[in-house]
Amino acid sequence: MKAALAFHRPSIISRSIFFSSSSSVSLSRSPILKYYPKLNTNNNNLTHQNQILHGSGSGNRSIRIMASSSASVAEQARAPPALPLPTPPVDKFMIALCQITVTPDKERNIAHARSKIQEAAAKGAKLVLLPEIWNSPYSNDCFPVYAEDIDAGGDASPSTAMLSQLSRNLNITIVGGSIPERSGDRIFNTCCVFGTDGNLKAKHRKIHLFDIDIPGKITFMESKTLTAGETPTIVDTEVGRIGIGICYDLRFQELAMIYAARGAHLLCYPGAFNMTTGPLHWELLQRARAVDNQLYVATCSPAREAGAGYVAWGHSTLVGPFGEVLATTEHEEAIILAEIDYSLLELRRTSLPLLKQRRGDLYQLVDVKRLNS
Ligand SMILES: NC(=O)CC(=O)C(=O)O
Repeated sequence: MKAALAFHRPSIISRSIFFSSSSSVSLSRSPILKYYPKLNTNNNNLTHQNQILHGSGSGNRSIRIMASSSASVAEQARAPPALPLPTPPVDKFMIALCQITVTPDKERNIAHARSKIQEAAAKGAKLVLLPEIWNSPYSNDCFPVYAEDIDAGGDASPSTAMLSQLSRNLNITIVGGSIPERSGDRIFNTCCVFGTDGNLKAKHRKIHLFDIDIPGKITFMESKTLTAGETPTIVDTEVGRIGIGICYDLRFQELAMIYAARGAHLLCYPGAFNMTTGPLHWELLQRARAVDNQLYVATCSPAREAGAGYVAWGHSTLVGPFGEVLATTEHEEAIILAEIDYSLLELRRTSLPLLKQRRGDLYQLVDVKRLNS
């Protein structure tokens, strides 16, 4: 494989793979996996042009990737092997993190988010990130009341209708924080990504629900009202390939590693950490995700409301691929504008070639969805 640290120019890469399972499917003879990465964002799954995947099927399989003559030990560390980093559609652009106040008045929240997105775009932002649960107070009592049917759209989802309209009118990409989503009798914590044409490019439902009990400090059980999403979400946008997580998803490094292996340039996490875990973990986790995976990480929190039932930590932040904090803020309402320079990805990965140095003979990350697609 041409080093994954180089930006990908279309080329066909061959790899031999063995699957070992209870049925012991051996793919040693004819199987050539040809990787030519292309994102299919319709179902949020990654697919490959020209991929011939033998022995696919569901169920638990232990996977062993045998080194072909050209495969290095490092490439075995991820199954399937990491995709080369795609050439980003832009080298540099401005991102805006809109740390906004959230009130019990949903109409006001939508109007307020609208004006802050407009302000960010007027200041040059090409990508705008909103906070977790920005149209509703963050509480199990409120989620069912404020939930919208995103798939029905229009009047059934005034929050996402506004995001779609603005992304088209302002010619920007919006990673729309999250809102409670109603789907049948279930409620999800969902982030919608809109492209510059106003189309919904991806929908991420929070995969890891925030169930926490620190006696005397904080107890919150999202699972009382919410259902967990089932799919990692990575999407090609006009400002690069973006992996999406929501708040608690930030704690699970495997998700970020899967996004990195799928060629993400940037990870976006709308989040609402709290006054107990925020000071301890919020920045630490973002910097860890960024430095481990050598990519950009952006987070966006609601502004802090001292009297709210759930008090958000704030501190929306952009971290660079060296784990460096590039821009951040305190807890008040703010628009954080910062430049993302994708040339740094290649620079950092060349200086510190972690991708080449992994020990696939000792450990392995398995991207279950990609392997089974
Ligand atoms: N609110 C969350 O989902 C996560 C959080 O506050 C934490 O992990 O701490």
